[in-house]
Amino acid sequence: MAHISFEDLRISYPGKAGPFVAVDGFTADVDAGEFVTVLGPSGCGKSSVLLAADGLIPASGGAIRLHGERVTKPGPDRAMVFQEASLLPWRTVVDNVAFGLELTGTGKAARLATARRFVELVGLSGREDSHPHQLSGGMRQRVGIARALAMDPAVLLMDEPFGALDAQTRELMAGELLRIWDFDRKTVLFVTHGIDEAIFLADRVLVMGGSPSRIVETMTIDLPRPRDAAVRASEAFGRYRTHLAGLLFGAATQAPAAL
Ligand SMILES: Nc1ncnc2c1ncn2[C@@H]1O[C@H](COP(=O)(O)OP(=O)(O)OP(=O)(O)O)[C@@H](O)[C@H]1O
Repeated sequence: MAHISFEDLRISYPGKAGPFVAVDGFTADVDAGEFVTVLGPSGCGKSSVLLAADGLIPASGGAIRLHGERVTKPGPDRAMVFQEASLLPWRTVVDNVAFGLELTGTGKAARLATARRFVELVGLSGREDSHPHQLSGGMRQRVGIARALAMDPAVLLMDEPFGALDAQTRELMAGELLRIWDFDRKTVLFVTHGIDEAIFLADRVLVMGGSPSRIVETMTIDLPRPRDAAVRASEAFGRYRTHLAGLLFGAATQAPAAL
């Protein structure tokens, strides 16, 4: 059984002239431990699909199932990472990471021990007692990722988590994310506008397009892991890039500059 299945998903929003259907007929299965990226032009509904998978917005048609159970609300089996980490400014790094565990009633010693482990995993050892304003954008995102992982969710939902970072840090973070993911290979659904990022991370890329939007192509990324600079520079990577760029610029309803 697929870990997450999207069955003919429709997402609509109320509008002045009646409901606006953003996504329709979105159908996909994601296997346990699979890293799937969702790529598409701005406004095509990538975030909507992710929010619905988290149970934060309802499906207005079709269904999303997690291990066969219909998703109707958020749950501890899923954790979301957004573009901005939204850390609590008055809390230290370790206390931010421990925050979710506090909500689940985990005792203080256990949550601090878990938080420290994940702070180390995301490469922030030595910064446990820093406050968010003392960190770079990339470091803040690492804290956000550690906070999500500390909850030990079965599924990680990531909405452009590196979108606010400069190109170099973004590449670095993609490599870091794969290193972290490799520890226990959670199921990941990762939304991005970035073609290279989508290829570099994924087992499969779901390309969205159309209006209302749906999956216009599913592309299996047959590149070796661990992924590194050599993989990124390979001919095969270049072929995936060329194909996806053609597909996106063809499928985009907006100017390529908006991608
Ligand atoms: N709360 C809302 N109310 C009305 N329309 C919405 C709402 N949220 C999203 N939309 C519309 O739904 C469509 C899909 O939006 P969504 O944010 O899911 O796209 P996206 O692909 O994630 O975009 P981006 O890459 O720019 O973040 C857009 O046309 C957007 O204007």
